[in-house]
Amino acid sequence: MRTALVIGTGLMGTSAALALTSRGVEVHLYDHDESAARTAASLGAGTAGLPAEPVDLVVVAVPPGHVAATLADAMARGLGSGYLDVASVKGGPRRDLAALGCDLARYIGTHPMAGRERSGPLAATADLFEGRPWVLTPTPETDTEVLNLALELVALCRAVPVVMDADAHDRAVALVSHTPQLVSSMVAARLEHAEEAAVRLCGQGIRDVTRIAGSAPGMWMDILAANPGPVADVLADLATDLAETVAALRALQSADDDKRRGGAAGIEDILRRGNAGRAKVPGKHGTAPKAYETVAVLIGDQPGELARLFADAGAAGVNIEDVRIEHSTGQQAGLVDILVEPRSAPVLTAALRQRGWALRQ
Ligand SMILES: NC(=O)c1ccc[n+]([C@@H]2O[C@H](COP(=O)([O-])OP(=O)(O)OC[C@H]3O[C@@H](n4cnc5c(N)ncnc54)[C@H](O)[C@@H]3O)[C@@H](O)[C@H]2O)c1
Ligand SMILES: O=C(O)C(=O)C[C@]1(C(=O)O)C=C[C@@H](O)C=C1
Repeated sequence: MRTALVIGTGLMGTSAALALTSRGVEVHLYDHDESAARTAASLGAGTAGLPAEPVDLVVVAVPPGHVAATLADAMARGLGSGYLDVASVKGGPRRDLAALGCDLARYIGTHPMAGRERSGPLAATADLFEGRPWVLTPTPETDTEVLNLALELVALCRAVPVVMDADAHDRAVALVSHTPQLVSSMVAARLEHAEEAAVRLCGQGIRDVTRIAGSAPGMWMDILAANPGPVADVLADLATDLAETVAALRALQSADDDKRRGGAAGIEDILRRGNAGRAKVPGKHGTAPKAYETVAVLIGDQPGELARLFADAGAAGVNIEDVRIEHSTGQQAGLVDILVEPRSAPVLTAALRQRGWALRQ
């Protein structure tokens, strides 16, 4: 691929454009909000404005509800040789495009499973897609050249291609992305009118569960409106679990021993099923889930502390697999959980102790 046009230069479009530009592709940037395209260009993502000649690949990164019309317009103007979108829902946009009478051979629906709770070009990063699954939904109609262009885009962004049927994709993301967003929002919504004394106790657990509750409502309204059925199906199953859990907790309050035993069994069942489901979540770079060990280090809240800690881990020859940071409320300190391979944990613990770090058991 020599040239590309990115339409919609927000988080996704600008991140893809940054990756393509850094690998030598000439990228043009268009957004109906001119300032978004100019901002993306100023970040080094490409040149603002439509190309004078048709490009190899047009990447449409606008909200799901605008995808079909944007693609149809780009195709009618002959802006490129192949066309794809990156929207979080795949069945609807494809059907809308067909209804608009577009040439489906030149189009492939795609969805990078990477993102964050922030929008706009300023949140973009060139490495957003690295090691992440990127779903491609070719059909027998898809031109091989277009599929190859999509595969090249995925490779240039260093993501991992996954081929799926569009409707199967929509059911899958209802389970692993769209319902979790709603549940995160619902848990966070409980805090809106909570007492300050309760909110002050927030620890890492609620931070983990509510990170994506900070996402832009506009984008998620668009995603959920494009996939309501599959999301409602998953939420209905969750509602059954919720009702059973409430009943089990009520039974735990009972004076009757049998009822209390039944309640305890119900609670234990959901906790164990949760363990089993969590163990299925893939590890980094999409590998099979792996059990790491945690070395917990207390650090001072001052410049250079994290860098010094990581340098000491590096000097001990230990590869850090993952990191979590918990800021202790009301203290100028933080707790850093360093996740390492089990065989590296004793090596790291000894090395950090020797260098004077305060470790927490
Ligand atoms: N944010 C995520 O985590 C994530 C992850 C994977 C896929 N996606 C999908 O990527 C797409 C873009 O999401 P985002 O997070 O980059 O959103 P964003 O709000 O950061 O950017 C969207 C951009 O599209 C522009 N735009 C809207 N309508 C347009 C139109 N008709 N013509 C030209 N530009 C238009 C907006 O001005 C905005 O700059 C969505 O379809 C979303 O479902 C998002
Ligand atoms: O990590 C996050 O912030 C995300 O929510 C990213 C996430 C996801 O659910 O995994 C959200 C929506 C997209 O369509 C793809 C990725």
